[in-house]
Amino acid sequence: MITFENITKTYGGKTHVQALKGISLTINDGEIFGIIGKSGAGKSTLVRCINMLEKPTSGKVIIDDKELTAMSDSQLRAERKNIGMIFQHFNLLSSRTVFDNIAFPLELIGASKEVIASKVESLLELVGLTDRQYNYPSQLSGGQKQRVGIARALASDPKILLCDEATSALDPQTTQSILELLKDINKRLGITIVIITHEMAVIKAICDRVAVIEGGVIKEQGRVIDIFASPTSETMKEFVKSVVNMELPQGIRKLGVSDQPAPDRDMLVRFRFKGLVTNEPLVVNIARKFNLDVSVLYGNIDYIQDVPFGYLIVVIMGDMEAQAKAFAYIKTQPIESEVLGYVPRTH
Ligand SMILES: Nc1ncnc2c1ncn2[C@@H]1O[C@H](COP(=O)(O)OP(=O)(O)OP(=O)(O)O)[C@@H](O)[C@H]1O
Repeated sequence: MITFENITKTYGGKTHVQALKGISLTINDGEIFGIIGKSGAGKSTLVRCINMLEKPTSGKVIIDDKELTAMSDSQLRAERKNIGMIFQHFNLLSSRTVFDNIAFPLELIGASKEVIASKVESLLELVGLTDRQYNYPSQLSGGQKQRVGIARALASDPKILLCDEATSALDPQTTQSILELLKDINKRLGITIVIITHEMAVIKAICDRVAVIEGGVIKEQGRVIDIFASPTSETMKEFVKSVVNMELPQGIRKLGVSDQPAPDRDMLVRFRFKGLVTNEPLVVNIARKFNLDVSVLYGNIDYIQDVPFGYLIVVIMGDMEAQAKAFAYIKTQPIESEVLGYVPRTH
């Protein structure tokens, strides 16, 4: 478990920048935790405080009951073997082959040739680069370079893998394949993965939990599925909007939506669901129970990893009082719902 206790980081020099302003956070063993934020929010500083590439100005970083912020340099060097890191621009050694890049951290700890050969071979297999082991980084695509970065980071059998914008330099398809590889590694090796990104699509694809950071402060955190269903902070709402559109479609807005019921208006209701989709019988029930017509106007279903997630906008047509009763009934059902307004009756 990684615990941040009230971490602050102020960069000195002429320009005094307080990059982190009291961060408290817990990252559980074996989870994929995402930290999202805009440029300058403090993401890189935060992730670098995990392996002490940046030393916090105050507060504690604790990993598995060991306080890294209280360690000597030599203790830290030993502890860093448990923490691998990959970078946006890969940081490979251009004069070394793929094999030798992956072998590098093992050479540094004085591993024997035999140990290096067998370890590198299995890592090459894990990242799917066995046939590229004699190539140099300049002969590889961006995705292949990042696979080398991942293999190198895993060479010392770390318990934690830090990913600092690891897919930001890659095209969407390559990004997807690298994210799948990270997920596979997380499952197979049980490694805790911490991902820094400015892209909500990355969070949506593989993270279990997410925290959003702005101006050096965590604005909101939680399970990805919950955050997508109902973000509370403005920052998170904006990020969610970038990948899931919950806005009322223009075609519906054009109908002339009023916030007041009227005898000649029908009720617009939005159902939100996460997990099992239960709206089908509900729609039929409302129509039967209250003698109303219910018509689906718009739906949007997405998947957050394997969990269906989305919304459905229906118009409930008929007697005004029956509409109100129907909505009172809907509210007793295990699905999130809201009245969006009332539109003029067209029939
Ligand atoms: N070495 C440094 N010296 C002085 N200020 C720094 C240093 N590193 C970062 N900062 C400042 O700290 C703040 C947070 O920077 P940080 O790199 O952590 O943000 P970020 O969210 O990772 O941004 P980006 O996505 O652009 O990398 C910024 O205002 C930045 O200018």
